[in-house]
Amino acid sequence: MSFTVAIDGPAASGKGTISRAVAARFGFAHLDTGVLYRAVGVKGGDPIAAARGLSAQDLARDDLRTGEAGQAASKVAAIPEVRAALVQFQRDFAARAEGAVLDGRDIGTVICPDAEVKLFVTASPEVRAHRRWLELGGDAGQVLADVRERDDRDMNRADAPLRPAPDAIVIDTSELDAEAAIAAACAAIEARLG
Ligand SMILES: Nc1ncnc2c1ncn2[C@@H]1O[C@H](COP(=O)(O)OP(=O)(O)OP(=O)(O)O)[C@@H](O)[C@H]1O
Ligand SMILES: Nc1ccn([C@@H]2O[C@H](COP(=O)(O)O)[C@@H](O)[C@H]2O)c(=O)n1
Repeated sequence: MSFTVAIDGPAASGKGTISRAVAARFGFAHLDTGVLYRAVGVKGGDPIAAARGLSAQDLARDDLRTGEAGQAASKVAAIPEVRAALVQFQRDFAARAEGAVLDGRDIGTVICPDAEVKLFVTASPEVRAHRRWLELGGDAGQVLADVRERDDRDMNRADAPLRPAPDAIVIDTSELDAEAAIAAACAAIEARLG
């Protein structure tokens, strides 16, 4: 029997940090679903064909974590056929026997609506932009503008917009360090595991 943890939230809210810690703590497999959209975004050409033909090599590129890749990802992620091409891979991953944690934008709402635990990890745009600036550097004002632009695109697209599932537990990390955010997530999972 599988056990799925769905973790959604906006860019740099701390989803990946929490997901990796949860995977290590409970022995779950982890899928960062943003990588799928980043790989489609940087591949170029027809994004629908890119999504349908995504390979392990595409997912292993070393240029997927850049700001440009994030922006490209959020543009192709608004195309319904791109999203549709990636659904089955994510659902197959979620069904892994050892349990799975998937992080993204639509995991609790579209990909795994029956997930045993759903978390929505958020933080203010200013806090998230500061974290991204610490990671990538560059002009701090531009990093904040990029965060806001990506939020706007992800929240307002017609297909699978970013929003908390009605039964998601919201973790606002604006004033939580990573350790406290991980502890809150683990407590929610432990409560469900019983
Ligand atoms: N609670 C926290 N307090 C301070 N820094 C944090 C916290 N959580 C994560 N970070 C740091 O913020 C940055 C972004 O975190 P992370 O990659 O986990 O976010 P994310 O939501 O997965 O981002 P993305 O959606 O863009 O992949 C990382 O450098 C991480 O170390
Ligand atoms: N389930 C998902 C995951 C990601 N996206 C889009 O990809 C962009 C990059 O995601 P990161 O988590 O790596 O920052 C993101 O801005 C979304 O547009 C998505 O739509 N659904």
